[in-house]
Amino acid sequence: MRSLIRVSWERSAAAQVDTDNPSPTFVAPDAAESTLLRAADSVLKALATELVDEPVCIILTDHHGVALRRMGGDHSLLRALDKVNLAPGFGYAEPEVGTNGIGTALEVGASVLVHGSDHYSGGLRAFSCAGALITHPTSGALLGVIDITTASGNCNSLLLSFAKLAARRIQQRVIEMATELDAALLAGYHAACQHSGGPVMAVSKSVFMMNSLTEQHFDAHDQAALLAQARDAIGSFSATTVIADLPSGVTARLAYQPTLVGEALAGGVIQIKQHRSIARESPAGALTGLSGTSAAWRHVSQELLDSFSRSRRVVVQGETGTGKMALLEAAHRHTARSRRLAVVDAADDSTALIAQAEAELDSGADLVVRRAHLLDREQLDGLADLLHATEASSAADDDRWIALTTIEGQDETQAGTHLLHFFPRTIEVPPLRQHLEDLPELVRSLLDRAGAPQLTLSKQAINQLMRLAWPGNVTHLHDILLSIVRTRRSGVVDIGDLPAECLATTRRSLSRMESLERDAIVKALNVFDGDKTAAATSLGTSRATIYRKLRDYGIVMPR
Ligand SMILES: Nc1ncnc2c1ncn2[C@@H]1O[C@H](COP(=O)(O)OP(=O)(O)OP(=O)(O)O)[C@@H](O)[C@H]1O
Repeated sequence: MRSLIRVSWERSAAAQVDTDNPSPTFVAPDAAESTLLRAADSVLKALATELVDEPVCIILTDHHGVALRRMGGDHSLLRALDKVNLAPGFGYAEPEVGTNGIGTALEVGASVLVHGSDHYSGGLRAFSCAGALITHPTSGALLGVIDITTASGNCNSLLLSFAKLAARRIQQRVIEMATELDAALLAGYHAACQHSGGPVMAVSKSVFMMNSLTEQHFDAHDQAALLAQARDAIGSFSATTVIADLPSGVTARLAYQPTLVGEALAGGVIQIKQHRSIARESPAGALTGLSGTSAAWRHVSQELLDSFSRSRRVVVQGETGTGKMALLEAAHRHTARSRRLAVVDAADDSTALIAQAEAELDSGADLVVRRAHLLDREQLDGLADLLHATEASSAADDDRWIALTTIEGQDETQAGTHLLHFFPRTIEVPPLRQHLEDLPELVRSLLDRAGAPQLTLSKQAINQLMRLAWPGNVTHLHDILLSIVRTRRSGVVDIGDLPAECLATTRRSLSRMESLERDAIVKALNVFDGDKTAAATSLGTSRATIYRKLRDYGIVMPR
């Protein structure tokens, strides 16, 4: 036996791979279009046309060995591959299925030809496969594996040459694509520079550009802060606007616009506008009763007060749990209104919601219709009629406030299009991830409010919380803190005491199964004091799988 294969068998035995039946796990395919897939698809298509009905299959995997594409092959080969789950979505890493062309190539970091009898698991010996690594031509990062599989009787060294050739073609395509993307980004950047006549930056994973106006307007410290903000936008497919506090005290507004080539993201162009310095205008900072002194938070507070002073009809929009209602309540308190603030909530599922709103307005209260995106058609019609009647009957000096909160863009929702003309102003409340500098203060005030003024979080624990994406925003943070307060009310909460979900920093949203798996891994690692082998054994999985999952879920272990 070749030494490479012998050592691979030793690894397979240590990972307790089944010697008869390979049992690859199914990993839900990542919907995100990757560089690898975009580069590989055209190459594979061309190669596969030559292999239709031939007893040879081409399989593309990611850098974990999870199959992404399978092309070519005749009927009986495809049936045989289905039986061993060598199909898209299944992981063929060596610790899962033992010696094979995909996993062993990944394990040894080189292309390999695995003959039928070389396979560790008996179920794979009917095949021969050649796996060639695909690496990024400029960064050298491992992108995946191209594997050519055939029946074991057909094995010959040409398989490996063919796999290497396919890998080289994919690498070549990566270079071509990068050139197209860079050119598109450059064109977008030049267009923005001409159009805006002001400071502009362009960013992508590999490119950073800044025009001379950016250098003239901002000193080195401010430029570094702008660069940090720009980095956050890298990889984003949607246009966003962020208000940034710069070290010089200037507040800048950064409008990010993605540059796309077809469905591929080339990067993004950021136009920067110097914003008025809110710090100087409202030294008091946030509205009383709320935490947050970041530029973004002070800006939205000020905008809300301005809007009410001008129009008294405002839509407050933002992701779930960002603090829309809290802001409205604080603005109401701040302006010391003599009217009561009444709230009707579309989440309450009340059939009398509109009648309730009408009664509140009749009683002279200010009104918030909360979570208006949940109103059904009939309620929207009722609300539109009510607003219409209120406008018609109210005196010119009627200063009653009416506000809606909603999680979606006004133009995108039924509520938006239906009620748009009643609400001249929309305030956008930033998600927590855009004002994370407020998190320490928020934690303090939410803990106080939860009846735990003696409980504090260590610096490391706060830093870890500041690394999270907070899809549920302040409500999410509140829930996490409540879960901690349920177990203790004083002392210092360290990073290891945070709930499992806070120890993973993956940016993609996890399925229910994935969250359970992540929590089980964190718990096992805690129980075994960070010992990955012991944790793997207790979970009935291999050490290699644990390592892969730690990387996938971005789990950090405190010890
Ligand atoms: N800046 C803040 N300071 C203190 N507490 C806050 C702040 N922002 C939000 N909260 C608290 O976070 C929780 C969620 O806020 P709120 O209910 O206002 O969010 P929302 O955006 O209206 O939620 P939803 O999207 O569910 O309608 C509340 O308990 C609120 O008091």
